[in-house]
Amino acid sequence: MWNELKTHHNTVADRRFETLVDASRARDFSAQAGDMLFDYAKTNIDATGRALLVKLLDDAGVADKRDAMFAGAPINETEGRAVLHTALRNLDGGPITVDGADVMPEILSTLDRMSEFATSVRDGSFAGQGGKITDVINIGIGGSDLGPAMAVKALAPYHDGPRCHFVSNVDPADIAGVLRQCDPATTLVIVASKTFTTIETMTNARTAQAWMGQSVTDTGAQFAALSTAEDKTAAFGIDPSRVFGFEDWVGGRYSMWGPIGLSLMIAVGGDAFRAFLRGGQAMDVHFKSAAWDENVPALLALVGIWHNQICGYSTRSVLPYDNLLSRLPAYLQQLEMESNGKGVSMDGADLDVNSGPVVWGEPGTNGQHAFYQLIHQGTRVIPCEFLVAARGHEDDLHHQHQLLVANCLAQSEALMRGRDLDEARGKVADKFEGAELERQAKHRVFPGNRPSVTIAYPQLDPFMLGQIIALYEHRVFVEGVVLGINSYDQWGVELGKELATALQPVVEGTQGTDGKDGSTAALVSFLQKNGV
Ligand SMILES: O=P(O)(O)OC[C@H]1O[C@H](O)[C@H](O)[C@@H](O)[C@@H]1O
Repeated sequence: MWNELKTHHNTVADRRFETLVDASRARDFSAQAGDMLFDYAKTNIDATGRALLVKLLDDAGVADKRDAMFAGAPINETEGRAVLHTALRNLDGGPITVDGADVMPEILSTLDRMSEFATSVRDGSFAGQGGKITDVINIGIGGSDLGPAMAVKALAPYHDGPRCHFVSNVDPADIAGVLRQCDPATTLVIVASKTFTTIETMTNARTAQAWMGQSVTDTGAQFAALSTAEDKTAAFGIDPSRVFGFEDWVGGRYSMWGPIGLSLMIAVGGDAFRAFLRGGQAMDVHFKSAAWDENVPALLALVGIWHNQICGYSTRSVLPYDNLLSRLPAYLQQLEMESNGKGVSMDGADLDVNSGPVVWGEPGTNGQHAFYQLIHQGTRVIPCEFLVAARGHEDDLHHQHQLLVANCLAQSEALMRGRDLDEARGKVADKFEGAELERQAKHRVFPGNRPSVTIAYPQLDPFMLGQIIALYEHRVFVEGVVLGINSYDQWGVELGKELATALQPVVEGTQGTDGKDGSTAALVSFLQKNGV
């Protein structure tokens, strides 16, 4: 199928797809999931290409694997685990069985405990030693940080709880900057770590503990923990009543739907958090039931596969024209690149296609004044993914929102249309002539024919955020199955961690640099001379 797709690509690669984009293509090359519209008309995919891409899904058995995932089968084969983050948002679904036991009662009771705790923090019935909680600090990294940090920002208009801070980096500048803004007597510290062993998180947690201990009598009373390792949370001194557990079949980067979302729940309240879960659940229903050529997560994945594996465009830019989603690109970098950045297939063979693409981006319109130059005129083609809401939350500034939307639409139009030499000449014909006119005009040419997709929705409310995040999760799943990789492990982060542990005494000077390569030894020596 890869060869057929590549052959087909050769026949369409030079075609200007702009010429195809009429009203019927806009209809045929778009799909809806609930209130969300996914438009992929501004790409070089035609009906034949789409049919071949859909065939990839059938060849890879995506439907069976999808059903196996939702049913709790151990599809994370390298770790022998189920992949069941979808169970965390299965609010009114039926039982889900892992190893013969229904996991739903435990999930729903943990959700209720989270709601009770979040409510008590919000209404002051759980208070700090100096009064009502004013600040919540979530200490976590990777999946224990990026999801809730992104979502707390995204749902800022719904935020009516205490201030939320996120500390992730082991760089002391991170935690010190946050602690300076908080009063220990009215701060709740949430230690979020699936494993409760991650060195950055545990180091920051101990720093927060020492900070708390200097000011309040009961150091542990204002700590909560989110983890699968309840023995370790107890050893850290956190009362089991404030420990919210989850199982190892929830991957870190898929975990914001459960206890790892506690900071979000405290920020926006239990009802809004449940609306977020319902949005995710609605996308699950769509993913399970829509035909592939109407299935938004599947289509988003297939467009990505077309661009990365077939066209050879190795990066993809995610550009939310929704400032509330400013952390979405960072969140997606972990979700997508940690999931599908693998070079070995499930059965241990080298991958014979590219792994998932490099994902990057910034909110529009900011990016327009920074890196869009390269997107429009650089020699590499960068497929763009725009996200845009019909309405913002600042009703009295709606005219600004309309300007934002116009910018979003203008960018996808500009990428598609470009500007040819004739048109460029016309732009400067009154200023230059002869060879200088040619030279100046050339700099103003836009190649165009550059693909983009647009995800449009009415407004970024909790339900829509849930739909968007679940959409991307399923996008990753589909891409992973088609590439034949395990999207749910992350062995590629291990080596650096091991070497960092070994280097710590070298940096501290209690061990020499013997056995280290020349570059590392020279860097250690430079940093030591300069006071590390
Ligand atoms: O939640 P934790 O166990 O502390 O893990 C935090 C993060 O660290 C790891 O290195 C993984 O690469 C991530 O997938 C994970 O989200």
